[in-house]
Amino acid sequence: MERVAVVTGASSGIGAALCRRLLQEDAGIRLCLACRNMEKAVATRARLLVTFPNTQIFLIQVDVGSMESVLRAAKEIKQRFQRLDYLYLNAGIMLNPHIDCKAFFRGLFSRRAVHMLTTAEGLVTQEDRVTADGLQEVFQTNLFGHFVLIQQLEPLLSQLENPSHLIWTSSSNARRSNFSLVDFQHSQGKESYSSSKYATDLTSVVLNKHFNKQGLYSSVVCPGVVMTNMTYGILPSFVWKLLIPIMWLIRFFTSTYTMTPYNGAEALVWLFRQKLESLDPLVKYHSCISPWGKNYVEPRKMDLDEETAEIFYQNLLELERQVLMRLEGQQNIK
Ligand SMILES: NC(=O)C1=CN([C@@H]2O[C@H](COP(=O)(O)OP(=O)(O)OC[C@H]3O[C@@H](n4cnc5c(N)ncnc54)[C@H](OP(=O)(O)O)[C@@H]3O)[C@@H](O)[C@H]2O)C=CC1
Ligand SMILES: CC(C)=CCC[C@@H](C)[C@H]1CC[C@H]2C3=C(CC[C@]12C)[C@@]1(C)CCC(=O)C[C@@H]1CC3
Repeated sequence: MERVAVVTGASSGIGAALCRRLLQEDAGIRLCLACRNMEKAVATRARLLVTFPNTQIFLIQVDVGSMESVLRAAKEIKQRFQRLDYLYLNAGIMLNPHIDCKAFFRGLFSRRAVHMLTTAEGLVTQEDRVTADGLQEVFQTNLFGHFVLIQQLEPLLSQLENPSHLIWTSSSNARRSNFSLVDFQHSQGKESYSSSKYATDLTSVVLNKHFNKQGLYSSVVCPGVVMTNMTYGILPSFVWKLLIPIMWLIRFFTSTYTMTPYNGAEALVWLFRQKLESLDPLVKYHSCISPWGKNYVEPRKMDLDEETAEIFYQNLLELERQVLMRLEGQQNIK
């Protein structure tokens, strides 16, 4: 039977490279690119079709930062497919990033230099904003929109005879200290990206707890440090021109400077090949690369506890209920 895979944020970077690699793995796969910008989606599909002319590539328009769009996309996916084998929750943003130069130079000459250069801990701060749904944009895009999508697609995902795999693109920047159950949307802090990725890790753990028995499994991946639109947005282009050669050198000292979207997608593709029962719900699968350019995957235990994950899950369900009710109310007025 042909496998079905949906990839959010498939129009560029790691998502687009993942699509190409999934087609290399299994040319018979039914691939669905779930993208915000349809012009970019059409162009990405056209590029894939040049290499894989006989494949089925579907397009779905979705803005995971808009509740209405997520609900519409979920409806369309349910009309198009009877089941989903893989749902890659990859779309993500980092809004208005700033590098803290003082922290950078202090960190560079400390024992934590490698840690800083691989996780960006304390290095990148951001300014978030509120969406039309009244939520913090980074939280809604990176986590909550995807969470609602999963809930809406449950009939396609929770089929015991046909297990499904959720695969989240998390980050090495996910940090427990930047997440709080009291302010899980991170409206008060300056590291909304880190908080949203930690929230992703918690969500994956708790989804496994609740849904494994119904045939739904969830995993988290860290693609490493990859040069994409998101990373290029952190610094001006002339600074990147200076930094990129240094980063290729750093690759000899750390396995997580994967640099290209192809390499960054390694763990996402590796999970596509694995037996679901063999996976550990408490680890993050890291895309790594050897100094000689060989890709491999390293599982690393996550810094979280299942109790926090459960409380957070209940908060997400409550928020979903409230947002859906508000949306219904608005639609009745129209
Ligand atoms: N690059 C890196 O070093 C790392 C990246 N990641 C994660 O990898 C994932 C992919 O990012 P990356 O490839 O680097 O960056 P890109 O900016 O290249 O890709 C991000 C993708 O997400 C899409 N997207 C953004 N916002 C929305 C939205 N509201 N609705 C639907 N799609 C949206 C973008 O679409 P559009 O083209 O319309 O903007 C784009 O296709 C992200 O989750 C990111 O956090 C994790 C660790 C490291
Ligand atoms: C000397 C040198 C190589 C400087 C680069 C400094 C920074 C621009 C990078 C150091 C750590 C990097 C990093 C990311 C972006 C670029 C750095 C801040 C991410 C935040 C990109 C998105 C993620 O999800 C995690 C990355 C962690 C590391």
